[in-house]
Amino acid sequence: MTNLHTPKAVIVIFGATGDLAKRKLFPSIYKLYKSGKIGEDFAVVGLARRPWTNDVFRTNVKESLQNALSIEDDAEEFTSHFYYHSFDVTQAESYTELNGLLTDLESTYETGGNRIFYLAMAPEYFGSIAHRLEQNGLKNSGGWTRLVIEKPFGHDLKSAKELNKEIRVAFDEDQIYRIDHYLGKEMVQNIEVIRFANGIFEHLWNNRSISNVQITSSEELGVEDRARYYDHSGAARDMVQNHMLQMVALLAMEPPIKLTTDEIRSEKVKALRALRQLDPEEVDEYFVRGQYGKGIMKGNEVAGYREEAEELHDSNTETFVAGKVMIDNYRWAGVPFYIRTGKRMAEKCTKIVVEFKDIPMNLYYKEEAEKHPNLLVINIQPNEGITLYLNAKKSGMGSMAEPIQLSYTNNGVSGMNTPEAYEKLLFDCMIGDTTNFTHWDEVAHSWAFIDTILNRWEAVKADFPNYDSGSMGPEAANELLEKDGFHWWDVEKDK
Ligand SMILES: NC(=O)C1=CN([C@@H]2O[C@H](COP(=O)(O)OP(=O)(O)OC[C@H]3O[C@@H](n4cnc5c(N)ncnc54)[C@H](OP(=O)(O)O)[C@@H]3O)[C@@H](O)[C@H]2O)C=CC1
Ligand SMILES: O=C1O[C@H](COP(=O)(O)O)[C@@H](O)[C@H](O)[C@H]1O
Repeated sequence: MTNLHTPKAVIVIFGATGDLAKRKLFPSIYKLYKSGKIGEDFAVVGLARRPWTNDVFRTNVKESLQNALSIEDDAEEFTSHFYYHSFDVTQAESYTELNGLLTDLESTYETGGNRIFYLAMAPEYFGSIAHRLEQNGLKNSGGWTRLVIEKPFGHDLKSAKELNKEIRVAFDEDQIYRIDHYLGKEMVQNIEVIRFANGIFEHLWNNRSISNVQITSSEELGVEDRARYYDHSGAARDMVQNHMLQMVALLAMEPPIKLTTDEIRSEKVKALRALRQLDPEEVDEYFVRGQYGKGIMKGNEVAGYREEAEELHDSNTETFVAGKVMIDNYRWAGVPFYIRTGKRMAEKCTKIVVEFKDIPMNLYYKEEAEKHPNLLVINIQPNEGITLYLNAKKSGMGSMAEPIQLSYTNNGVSGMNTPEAYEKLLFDCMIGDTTNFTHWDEVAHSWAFIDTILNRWEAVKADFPNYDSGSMGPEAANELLEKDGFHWWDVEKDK
């Protein structure tokens, strides 16, 4: 069913035989198709070096849908929109041929010259692909052209600046869509709404009422088959520079004056600018790194990071980071934002806990009993929802209190929501909405913050492994909070 308001475009996927395309992009495009968000006037061109035909590519796309979703009898119809072009991004002549193919498809599918170039490839190619697209006239299609870039955006601030410069020669900032898939997650998008649509929270959302904020994104998976990428990256670059700091920015930003892309971004940038830059000698006081050793996960013994691949046997790469992030502005002075992320942890769970300050005297708990502070828990995944922890009277005689929970579960979305996140972001890109993509200024501030930590860690070898697979990370991550008088709240998915 084609509807006049559905966006139309040719989506060109660089790296279409890879893991990301198969696991996330194809299922997301299918869901957009099924929900009628895109109609029949679209085509997908998959590019990679291996010599596949359209048929092999379409079979691969169907398999990816079968793995990720339950597909219906329209799979044939859907995959008929997919075309494969064997392509080496380093060869200049490939681009001229590609332009010819795109022009033909534009006339078949009447997509008006709208083109999305989605770079689902290793980042070392990003700059040269952008340049060649420009040089070979692929942007002169008579419609809009947009460049979607996967993470990592650079390896540090210096390389990120170089990459940005290369891309900006060919594309304007408003044509560049830097994906951070956490910004497509339902409950991450909900942070702003929970904060700014509820007077009861917004009035308390400051250092007068909040004692600390905790953001945990724990994973059960280990490095899997990504050793080559991951060992050059580590958890700080892979998760903290982007996803974790984006969540910090959304929690800390001031209310935007309007819900426009520029206003929201400008508030996020201000929050990131206020991150306390650490001196190298302060890094160990604020940040903890870890690497998983062997351990037991769901009753099975699993290998340590260094045993996962030959090239990792003496690796000094961190698979875990915990840190205390301070935001030096009027609203947040003195409130630590603790972040924690790692691989091979006890449970797959992303959760934000906002801990409110205790009242000065609590008459309703026995002296020896632990008082329960008010907590606002935002469950990002796998369950989605919010829980507010309050204290209420214990039923029966007396006036003692006990903690109770008010919970809201978002039943609309089930299971892990990554494909859902990509689906939303891909659609945003098709309609030209860059709000949930990261602007260069956000990337630059995040790298500036992370660089100091990484430089320190590169200079001092760690004593790894220092946490067991299946645990919640090294003991030092607990001590980080204990020395401030706090502790990590449980992140079990059902709490
Ligand atoms: N996988 C994931 O879950 C995530 C990935 N990302 C990012 O997405 C990007 C892609 O990751 P992923 O899919 O895992 O990587 P893969 O290694 O699985 O895929 C790489 C793709 O690039 C193609 N390729 C490599 N060299 C060339 C070349 N010279 N010319 C044309 N094609 C080439 C490969 O195909 P062929 O060999 O046939 O040429 C393959 O299709 C990376 O930037 C990664 O950091 C980000 C978040 C999550
Ligand atoms: O970007 C990345 O994110 C995933 C975690 O994403 P999630 O949506 O499953 O929480 C992580 O496994 C990967 O290492 C990293 O590159």
